[in-house]
Amino acid sequence: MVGGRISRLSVRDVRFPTSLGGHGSDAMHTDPDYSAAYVVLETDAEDGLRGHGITFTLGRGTEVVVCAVNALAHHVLNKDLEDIVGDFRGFYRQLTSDGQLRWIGPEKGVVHLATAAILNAVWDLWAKQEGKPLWKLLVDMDPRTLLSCIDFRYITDVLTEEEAYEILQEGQVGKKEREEQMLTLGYPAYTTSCAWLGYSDDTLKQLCTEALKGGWTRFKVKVGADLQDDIRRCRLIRNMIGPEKTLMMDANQRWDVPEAVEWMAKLAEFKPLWIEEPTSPDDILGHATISKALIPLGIGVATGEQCHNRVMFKQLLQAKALQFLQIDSCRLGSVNENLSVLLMAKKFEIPVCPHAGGVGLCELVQHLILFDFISVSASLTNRMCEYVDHLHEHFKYPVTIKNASYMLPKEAGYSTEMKEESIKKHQYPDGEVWKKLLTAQGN
Ligand SMILES: C[C@H](O)[C@@H](O)CC(=O)C(=O)O
Ligand SMILES: [Mg+2]
Repeated sequence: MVGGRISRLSVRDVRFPTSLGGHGSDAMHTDPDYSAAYVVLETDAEDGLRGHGITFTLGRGTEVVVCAVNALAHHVLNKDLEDIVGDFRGFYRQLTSDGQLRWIGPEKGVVHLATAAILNAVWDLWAKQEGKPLWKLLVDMDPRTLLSCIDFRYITDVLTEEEAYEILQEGQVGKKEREEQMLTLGYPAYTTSCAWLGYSDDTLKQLCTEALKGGWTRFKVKVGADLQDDIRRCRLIRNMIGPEKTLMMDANQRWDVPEAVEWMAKLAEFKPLWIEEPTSPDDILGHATISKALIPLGIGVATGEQCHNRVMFKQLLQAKALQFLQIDSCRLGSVNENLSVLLMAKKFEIPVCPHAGGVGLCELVQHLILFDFISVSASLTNRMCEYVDHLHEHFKYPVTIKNASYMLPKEAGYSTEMKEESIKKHQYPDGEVWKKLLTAQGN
């Protein structure tokens, strides 16, 4: 089924001026322009299929990721897709171990974001050639083949390939029923769209009212910049949603460790399920300290959207530093590395609640969490996938939300393809949208 030689890789810098409306804003990223380095792979197979991959960025710096994609392109050009996916672990390692580029990673930062963009496109192409949505490609894959996509280097001290195989074998039991359950009910979601930090109280109230009407029962609010503001906003949202619905808080790395504990003690009255990214994403022991201190308050720690790689996740799990694990489809090295993290989370019995605050992240990560439920975790306890209500109209196959749940994507691929018209308009700096904005700003 799989065929064709990769004959062309193109990458574009696509930006949406979300900062103008405060969409996506938080205590550290006050003016994000949701953006993507957008990769398209073409092959010489005469099936007309192309692979689309994105990695999420915040505006400035997307041009750097674009450069990194171009620097990695030689690894994929002129390769047969069959050879790539036939030894996906080897190919993954080739990309992440480039003897020179590795120096500016390794497996982190810009080169890793670029790796994700390329590999997301490869997975999209593979799923399209198989005629399946990505989640289904993964769910139907024989466990040994699935494991052959994962690089276990650096994690065998906590998860060997054999242990991973046993997890996947266990996951075969009841798989069909769980797939049917997802088909009917979808995967539970929570919304972050009501309470970005840059939104006024009036906007927050209006969006929260609409979300409640739309059946949402789980909400995330941004905190961390000003305690009095946080108290006011959390009170407002808790009063609106009532005591039974779920509230999460997200500080986006704003605090020192003791500050995080003190601040959260003051917000505990609003009964958050978790505090997300309370401190530096690299501070594993700091997260462990915060987790321990917040247990008596009934607040968990969530993190992962800026966790560079599987090694960091391994240590977060080993150190009991998180109670909710947030995979990100573009931060890690695509599906391959996310699979290893899902399997480690299963071993440590930590629920996975993916990050999706960004352009395209909902579209991508829905596939991973569906696979997780159907083939790995087999549980919905304490699990939900983030949803943000922005920019879906730019995708050819946008997510479908019903009753606050992600419905199964049915089209073949990884749902990564953007509409050409949207790309043309939002390409930076020459697209119509940016030409106007830059001219208005006198640039
Ligand atoms: C800058 C992004 O919008 C970030 O605030 C997203 C995030 O933290 C989340 O969705 O969680
Ligand atoms: Mg977050």
